[in-house]
Amino acid sequence: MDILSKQIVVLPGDGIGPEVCAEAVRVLRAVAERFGHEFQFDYQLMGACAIDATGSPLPELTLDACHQADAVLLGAIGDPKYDNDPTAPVRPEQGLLRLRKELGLYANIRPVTAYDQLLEHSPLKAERIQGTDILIFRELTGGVYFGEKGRFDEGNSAYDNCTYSRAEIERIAHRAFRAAETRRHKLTLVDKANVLETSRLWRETVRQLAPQYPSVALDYLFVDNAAMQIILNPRQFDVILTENMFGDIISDEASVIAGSLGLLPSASVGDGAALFEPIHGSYPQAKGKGIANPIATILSAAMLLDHFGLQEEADTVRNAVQHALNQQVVTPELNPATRYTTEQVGSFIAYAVLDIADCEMHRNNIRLGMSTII
Ligand SMILES: NC(=O)c1ccc[n+]([C@@H]2O[C@H](COP(=O)([O-])OP(=O)(O)OC[C@H]3O[C@@H](n4cnc5c(N)ncnc54)[C@H](O)[C@@H]3O)[C@@H](O)[C@H]2O)c1
Ligand SMILES: CC(C)[C@H](C(=O)O)[C@@H](O)C(=O)O
Ligand SMILES: [Mg+2]
Repeated sequence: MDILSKQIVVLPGDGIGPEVCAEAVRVLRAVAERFGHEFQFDYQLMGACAIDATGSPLPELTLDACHQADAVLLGAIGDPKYDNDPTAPVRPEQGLLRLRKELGLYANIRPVTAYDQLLEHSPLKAERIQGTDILIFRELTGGVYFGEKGRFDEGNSAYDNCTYSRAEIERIAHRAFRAAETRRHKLTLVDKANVLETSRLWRETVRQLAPQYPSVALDYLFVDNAAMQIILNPRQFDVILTENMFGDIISDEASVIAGSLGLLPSASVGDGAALFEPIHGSYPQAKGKGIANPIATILSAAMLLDHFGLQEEADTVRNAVQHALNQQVVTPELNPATRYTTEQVGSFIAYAVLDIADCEMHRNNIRLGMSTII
């Protein structure tokens, strides 16, 4: 077995970010212990906590550390004091967007899975969603998020420009086509080509690449229709490719299929660096309550292990998550009848990574109120 030594920058961020990150790090430590790897965790500031401490949502120290790391694990950023103040001169989200841009993370990959164990708690009909397995490729460093923006008319009108270049579309489209080749050979481009010029460029560019991937069936869907189809008939999708803002919206929507926003992980990759984060935000209402689901961040850590080429380790984490779902060791939004906390779910999964028997003993201890958290 190859022993790996890796430097991982951890950006816990704001709200529930530190809580869910702590559980993902716990699981990564269990992986290191079981497989003999050395993971070093370097904690840095980003988001509202960084503004409070330094005045900047992305301090240079943090950015430098991320550039040098083998991978970055992020919790979430965002704070109501900025959300409720549209005139705030600096915002936590600016730090995240700048980090994505500076690290060249143009492809954000968001898997969506319907878990058999959670079907009965889903608001959607089980027979419609069972077996859903979608991979969303969201473009992450272009589009309306990064276009010129501003006010005019004495502040009474505003604009956000949306720009895409052919090169920006091609580089993520190649990744999406390659992923479809290894899966069910279907790629759906989600756009608004009936209205937007940028969307027409997306269609034209992706259509021109299609002959390079003859085994992949390419189709197109307008985003409004896609938003409906994802809920109505999600099994029709294999790989979805889309631009920045559409990808943001349809992936939160698709989390209803899994059962919670707290279940969807993501990997952001591009020019070399790689960042792993749950797709959810800082869920400020839950901060400190122990109710945040850590599984999205733990599954993001599994994607980080994939990125390191540690397939067995990544599968071990995913199996441990499945074991937690089998045993209904989940946070209350998934099953109000269970009372497991963020920390208990995380430590159960960490124990399961080490040894299933250990995690069963741990669960009994939680039940008896004598939980020992590793
Ligand atoms: N990548 C990021 O860091 C990121 C992503 C989205 C939003 N944000 C920021 O987060 C803040 C809050 O935004 P929001 O309320 O729109 O979105 P949010 O994702 O924080 O929460 C939306 C809802 O999803 C559910 N949810 C989210 N995470 C969960 C978890 N781990 N477990 C269980 N349920 C969970 C809750 O019902 C919550 O009310 C804002 O400041 C926003 O800008 C950050
Ligand atoms: C916080 C915000 C800037 C971010 C985005 O829109 O990309 C978030 O919603 C996400 O999905 O990571
Ligand atoms: Mg989002």
